[in-house]
Amino acid sequence: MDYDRYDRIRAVQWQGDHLRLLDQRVLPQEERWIDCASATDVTQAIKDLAVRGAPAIGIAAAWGVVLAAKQGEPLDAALAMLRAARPTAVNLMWALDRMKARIAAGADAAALEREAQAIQDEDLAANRHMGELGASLIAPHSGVLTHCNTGSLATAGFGTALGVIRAGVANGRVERVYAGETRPWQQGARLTMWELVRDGVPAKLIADSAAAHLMRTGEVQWVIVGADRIAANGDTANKIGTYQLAIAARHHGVKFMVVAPSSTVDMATASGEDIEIELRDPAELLAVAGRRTVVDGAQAWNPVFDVTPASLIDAIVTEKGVIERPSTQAMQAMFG
Ligand SMILES: CSC[C@H](O)[C@@H](O)C(=O)COP(=O)(O)O
Repeated sequence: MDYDRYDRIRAVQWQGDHLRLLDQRVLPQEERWIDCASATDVTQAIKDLAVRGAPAIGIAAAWGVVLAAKQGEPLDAALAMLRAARPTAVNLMWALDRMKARIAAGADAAALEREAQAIQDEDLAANRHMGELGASLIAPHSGVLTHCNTGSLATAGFGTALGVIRAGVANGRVERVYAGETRPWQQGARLTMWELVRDGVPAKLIADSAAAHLMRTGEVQWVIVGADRIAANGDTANKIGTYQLAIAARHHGVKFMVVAPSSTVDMATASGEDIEIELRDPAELLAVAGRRTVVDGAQAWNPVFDVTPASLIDAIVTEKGVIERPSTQAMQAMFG
């Protein structure tokens, strides 16, 4: 596959003594880079969503540990601070546990740098492999709907669900691409559309509330999404709105695919019931682009993830392989 055409964005860049992040809060209006010089800077960037997407925040956190090591900061404190930055995406904890194991084994700053680079490189390789695995499930001339942003911005590069879509477009299986806006933070409208337009992939944005109607038209055969945490029974936490897409997909006979690296699989969490769902500031709902749109005095509830039960998922694609109709047994066989 011609990866170069579809794989040009690197949003997390290690510079030897600091971490450069493409600031996702201001895309697509502005391509602004921010420099993180410490673990505290990286923690703040994760909390503020300057860097976001489950694999990308794990990678950024690993580099945060490297910065702490280079500056002689207490590493336990840096690990704890980074771990608390966001609760739902398990890639964050997974990457920090990997760094912690290297620290426990006596790694110095140079060895930690190599570990962070390995985490980043492995994610890119996983995405490319998942792209091919996922695309092979899609029949030629299909239409797909995706949610949130799961592309190069959310990962080391290429993307998870968006990687499957890129591979599917490249090999001619995917003919129509739709992206939901993903209210309230607009990852689909602001970020996924930016990536697809840069790639020259003809894609259409839809309002989140247009999804069931789109499925009814017969234009899409697959909903393809990423994941922030996949429990041991296959229940999957992903961006808020994913669950209702899965329900609508089942009703319309549209297939539902989850694409994530194995670093998103959390075999220590038995089911979706046990996944902590991040609640963010209601202000994200009460304003659009920083401008208040709701009457003063109104309140809001802003959970930013939901859990799709395994029973609504047709395929979970990781770099280790594909699980169709996920179950605890199938998950255990692949990840146990
Ligand atoms: C490949 S990232 C995993 C998810 O699918 C992702 O899109 C997502 O939900 C990220 O949430 P975010 O709140 O933007 O960090």
